[in-house]
Amino acid sequence: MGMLVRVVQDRLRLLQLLSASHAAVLGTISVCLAALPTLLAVVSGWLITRMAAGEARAALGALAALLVVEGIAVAAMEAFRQVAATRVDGAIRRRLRATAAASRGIAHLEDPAYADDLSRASNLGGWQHLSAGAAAVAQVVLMSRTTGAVLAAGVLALYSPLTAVALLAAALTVRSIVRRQLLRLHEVVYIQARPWRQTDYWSEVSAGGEAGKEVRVFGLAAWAVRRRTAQARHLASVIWQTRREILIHQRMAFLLSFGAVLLAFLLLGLAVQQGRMTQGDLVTCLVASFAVLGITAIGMEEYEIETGLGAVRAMDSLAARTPPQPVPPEPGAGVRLENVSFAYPTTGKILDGLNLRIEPGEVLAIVGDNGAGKTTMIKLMAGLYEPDEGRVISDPSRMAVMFQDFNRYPLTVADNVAMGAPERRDDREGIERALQRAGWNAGSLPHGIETVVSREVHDGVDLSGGQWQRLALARIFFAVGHGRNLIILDEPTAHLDVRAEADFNRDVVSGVEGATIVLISHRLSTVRQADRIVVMRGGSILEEGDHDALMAANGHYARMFELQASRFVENG
Ligand SMILES: Nc1ncnc2c1ncn2[C@@H]1O[C@H](COP(=O)(O)OP(=O)(O)OP(=O)(O)O)[C@@H](O)[C@H]1O
Repeated sequence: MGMLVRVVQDRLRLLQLLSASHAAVLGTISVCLAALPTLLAVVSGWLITRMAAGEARAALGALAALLVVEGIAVAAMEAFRQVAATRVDGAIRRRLRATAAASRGIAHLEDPAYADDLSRASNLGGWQHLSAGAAAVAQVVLMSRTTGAVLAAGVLALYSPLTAVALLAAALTVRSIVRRQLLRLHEVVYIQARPWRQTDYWSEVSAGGEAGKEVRVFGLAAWAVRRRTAQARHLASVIWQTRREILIHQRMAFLLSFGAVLLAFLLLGLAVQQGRMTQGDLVTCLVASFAVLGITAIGMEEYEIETGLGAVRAMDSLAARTPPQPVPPEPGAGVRLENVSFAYPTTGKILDGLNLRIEPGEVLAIVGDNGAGKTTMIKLMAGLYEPDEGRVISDPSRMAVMFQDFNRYPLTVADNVAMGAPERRDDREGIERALQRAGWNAGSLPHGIETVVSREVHDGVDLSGGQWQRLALARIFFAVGHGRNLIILDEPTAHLDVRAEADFNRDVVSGVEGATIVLISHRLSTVRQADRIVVMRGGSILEEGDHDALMAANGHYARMFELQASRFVENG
């Protein structure tokens, strides 16, 4: 009983995905298509009777009209089901994007189960057929076909109840066999979401531009293609094996419908022979019989429904999982981390009982070995993750953060800068000023700051690592120019040449008035002028103080500094 309720709820849910106007159009065509087989059966019988009487013109006209209407209705349904399905899928895609972007945090985006659901829900109409739109339309078609078959069986029953019952029972049994097999196929396809994503990755590596350089240098291309092909073959072979088994099972379905048709012919032929049925009635019954058997083709619609429901369920699960919004931070250009501990789902503690207070207007540098947790800490400050213990007090809406892997937008230089305050894109002067401050020289570019910085665009150019970094810095300056006053920079000078690094120290570390600056760098020359330097190790703070104090303390920082300085001395 509970199962039936669930099925009905699911099916209603699908119908609700359709817009009211599309549902009305589909409904109208469906009613036509449901009534037509029965009308055709009745009119065909009438035609035979009238032909025997020598006056068949009206019946012939009626039959021709019905055939024309049927042709139009079938064509309309074919065209319209595409339109309606695409509209539903488009709306779902929009909702998915909104759901994924709804939270400030990013923890959910890194969860493989979330990615599985996302690929199931957004594989709309892809080759795996997880299309909620197609499922919604299939539900309407299913109702139409079922009604058509029941009506036809009703007409048949008026003449030969036994034939009607036998055919309906056979048709329903065949349908359920086909459906069961197709649902097995769906299960196989559904659990393959994650392995197919990995296959996509190897496609991208072997054909994509980003990974292309390394792939060629190490001669990986052929290897990546082989790996992708092997994985795809393996996955597809499971699907083909299931398809083969389905075909074998469908032999039974074929035999059953064949037997049912034979029985119907026998019963109807007997009735004619015994004079219980006219030739006209016989034709009506035969046409109605085929209409009843038409229900066997419904298995395909059930498959579309079930696969599409997979997409809807994945979408519901995404909506239900919408991650908790990070606790709203307290305002102010300072930051406080109080006893903060944090672990990624797959790691041990990355931050361990961390306490740090950054005062408004302070320039704070964070240094430490690789993997010490520096980037993780600023991600928490920016509200991208929530701490497992303790609390982070900061105001992400005041922040301008430059991550190590900052975004490289395939847009113009100007637009790349404007992303720091996209609502102020029209501030051309501000953009120029920010670029100037970042030491950017667009003179050599074909269209100046209107040059698109992407190799994939005609007339576009790519930039050097240092030029990209300056562009990202200009974005930060533009954001600061429009009111953000908590600047967080993760390795901002990694790609800069010596002169640019010196400019950076002058313009950013000492030169941004009234802003709080948090600076992560392995280049100790970059952090030297900071008001305070925090040395991190193993997720907590090992030392802190200004450069002179840390040197005097002769601890980890002093050793790191001397190591770097001695390299410069040795290199002359
Ligand atoms: N999204 C993630 N999921 C799981 N583990 C992660 C994730 N990001 C970072 N880590 C792990 O957290 C640890 C700290 O990384 P983090 O990037 O914070 O270090 P870092 O101090 O900035 O290092 P570096 O100086 O190399 O940039 C590393 O061991 C890393 O493997």
